[in-house]
Amino acid sequence: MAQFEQFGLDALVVQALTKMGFTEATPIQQDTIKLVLDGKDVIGQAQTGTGKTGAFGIPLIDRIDATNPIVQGLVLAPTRELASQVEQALKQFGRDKGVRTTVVYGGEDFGKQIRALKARPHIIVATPGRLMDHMRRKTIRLETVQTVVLDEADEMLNMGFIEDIETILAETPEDTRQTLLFSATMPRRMESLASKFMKDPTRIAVKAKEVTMENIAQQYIEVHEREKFDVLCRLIDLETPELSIVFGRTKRRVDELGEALIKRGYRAEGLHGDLNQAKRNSVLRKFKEGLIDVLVATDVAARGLDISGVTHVFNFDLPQDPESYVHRIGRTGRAGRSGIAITLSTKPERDHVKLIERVSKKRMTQRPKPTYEEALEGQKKAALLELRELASEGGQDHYRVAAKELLQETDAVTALSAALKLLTREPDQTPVKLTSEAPLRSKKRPGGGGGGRDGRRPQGDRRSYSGQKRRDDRRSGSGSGQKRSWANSSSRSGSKRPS
Ligand SMILES: Nc1ncnc2c1ncn2[C@@H]1O[C@H](COP(=O)(O)OP(=O)(O)OP(=O)(O)O)[C@@H](O)[C@H]1O
Ligand SMILES: [Mg+2]
Repeated sequence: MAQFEQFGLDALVVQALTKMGFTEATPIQQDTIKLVLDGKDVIGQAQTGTGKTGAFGIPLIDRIDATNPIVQGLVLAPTRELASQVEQALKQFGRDKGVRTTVVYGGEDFGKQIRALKARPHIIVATPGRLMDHMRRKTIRLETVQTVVLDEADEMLNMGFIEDIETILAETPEDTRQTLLFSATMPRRMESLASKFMKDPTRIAVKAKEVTMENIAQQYIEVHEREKFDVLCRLIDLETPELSIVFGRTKRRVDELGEALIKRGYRAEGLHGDLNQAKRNSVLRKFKEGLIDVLVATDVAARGLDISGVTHVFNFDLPQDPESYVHRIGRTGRAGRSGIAITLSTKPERDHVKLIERVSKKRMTQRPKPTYEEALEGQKKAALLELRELASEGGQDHYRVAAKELLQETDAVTALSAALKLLTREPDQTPVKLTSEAPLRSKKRPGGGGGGRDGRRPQGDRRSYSGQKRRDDRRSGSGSGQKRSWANSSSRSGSKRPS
């Protein structure tokens, strides 16, 4: 890894990075910073969680003339949450240099955004739909933009934003514009976008074999549809994640799963595009703060979100296509940490699992369904760990007399066993009913590597993933204004659920 100084970055940018704990560039940053500083067009592909935001964001900030109060940079992202997160990152990179950034996305008051735009930001981060609205209202003009970044470029194409993006790019200076495309997945269809809008782009790509991260353990369990929920609960009990994300196929599924988990005593909430803005903001904030520890979400949360402390990703339903799988599991195992991704699949979906493995060039390890006993064992272990930690910390003065009295009545092992039983959250078996989902239809995709749009087409009435609906999901929902945590993940052990 290289030090940031060696790129010839502005000292104030290096200073801001140091404050953020960024001392060395990650490999993708090492590969792209110089190119972007030199004004080159770049297509950057690197695995999830490896610092692509910095790879485009750091040189973008460096190139901004902070003394000139015009819009110089534009970053497009597919979801509101991601737009907001990217803007927060850019704000931090540019803080000491005095670079102003703002974010615009749908579902939020225009007035507020217009006021923010009046502060003359140097960089605008946006979701395509709302940016178009601002362009129509002439509250945003793009003729001074030097650099355009498409973060999660392939996803914006999947969502049907291509025409919007063409319109947006047409409003920026064609001759002088620098265009940057970033994503962990670069399906072949990206080429047409690249050849149409980029000037002799430099491609930085990962080897096909390394699309998913080594530090994410990938497992799958074959289940019947009707057992999925019990299996999920047992997995959570057994694995005791710090934070986890459960991906469901549809909004209804996410709603039902969230409610069912709460019924069983988990601190869970759902996130999808039909929730109003305020609700989505609060769900995500609570998850980041550890007030809830299971986030149940549609693919709206699959891309880009960087939440420290996510140790587990559960694919309750299989993703519609392999790219989505890569991004979903990438919500864990970020910035060098390790993570576990567990996928539930039904027998009719076997081909789908194979397809995912073929594209990600990585086999998932099959594991058996966890038993009640294993789930109980997991919870017991967690309770024991807490007890041990507490014992070593001291501070039980108020309890010592009572403990001594107890030991006169009963032997130590019995007393401690009772305390452990009290502390252990025994697996909850409250009956719950989920509407069943049809399995993904098996389909073969020639060649494997591409990830075509067709891969997304839903079957039956699972409309929420079809072109228009999917796009609506992203558009009507996301967005959050809170600061993401750049610090090392804070420990969230301790009480996991309300007792
Ligand atoms: N040079 C660095 N030093 C330390 N931490 C870093 C560095 N670069 C990035 N990070 C941290 O790594 C994490 C992941 O970064 P980022 O969100 O940019 O990943 P990404 O490659 O965009 O992933 P995804 O494909 O999921 O969008 C963030 O928490 C970020 O703060
Ligand atoms: Mg990213």
